Amino acid sequence: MIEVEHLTLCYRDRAAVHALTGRFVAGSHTAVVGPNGAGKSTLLAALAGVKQPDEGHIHRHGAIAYLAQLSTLDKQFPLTVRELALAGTWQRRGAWRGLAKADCLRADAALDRVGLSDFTQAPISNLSGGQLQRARFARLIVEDADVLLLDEPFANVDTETIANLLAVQDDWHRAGKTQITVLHDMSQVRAHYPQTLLLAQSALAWGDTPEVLTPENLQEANRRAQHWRNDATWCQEC
Ligand SMILES: Nc1ncnc2c1ncn2[C@@H]1O[C@H](COP(=O)(O)OP(=O)(O)OP(=O)(O)O)[C@@H](O)[C@H]1O
Repeated sequence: MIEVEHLTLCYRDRAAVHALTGRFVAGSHTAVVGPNGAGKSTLLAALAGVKQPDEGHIHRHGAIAYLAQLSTLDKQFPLTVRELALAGTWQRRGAWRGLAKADCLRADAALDRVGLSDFTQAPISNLSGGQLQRARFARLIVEDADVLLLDEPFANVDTETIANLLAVQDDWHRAGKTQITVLHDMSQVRAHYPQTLLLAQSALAWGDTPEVLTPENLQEANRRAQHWRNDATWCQEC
């Protein structure tokens, strides 16, 4: 569970997120949506502890795993696919303690779940964008955290991979994990995410997805976006 209380996050003198209050309850599966520049990535970075609040508080319960945007990963880093998946064990055993056989078995099972069994020894530089995202999800499966924060996990990823990774998210949901996922595709959100936070610097609506993604709320988000970006267009439904 994660609770935010009057959370404000700034870059220099400008608030990216302003006075956000609410709760991601244990086991919830929430999409965070909003116009470009609405503060979605900034919020996730703060929930992960990477960015500190300028005002307000974040209360975290349980272990947290964070998947930043794919573009932040350096593919040239000398790692094999299995080593990337094994990075999910670091939290538990520390980076410098030896690997147990059980760790390797867990990593291989996770790579199998995301369809990468044939690539365990390959360097990550050999992977396509979709394969790399599958490997990063394998790392999350191995990490087995209580709360998962995912920033645009399906951006620039092929449709087969998206279907595979959505199924992994469904597994996590059934297992009772709390998931908070930044997304742009409203049809994906409606089909797979029971809860939605519609963010436009502050929360415009937060709750069950059908009640949040109404035409009125989406139009209001677009209207607010005009204040910070005159050319903001983010939702094809408006
Ligand atoms: N490192 C930074 N330094 C200064 N300003 C930043 C920085 N990162 C983000 N911002 C600004 O903060 C605001 C929120 O950005 P953020 O990336 O959180 O929005 P977003 O909703 O994730 O957008 P998008 O959908 O385009 O990814 C924007 O105005 C952005 O320009």
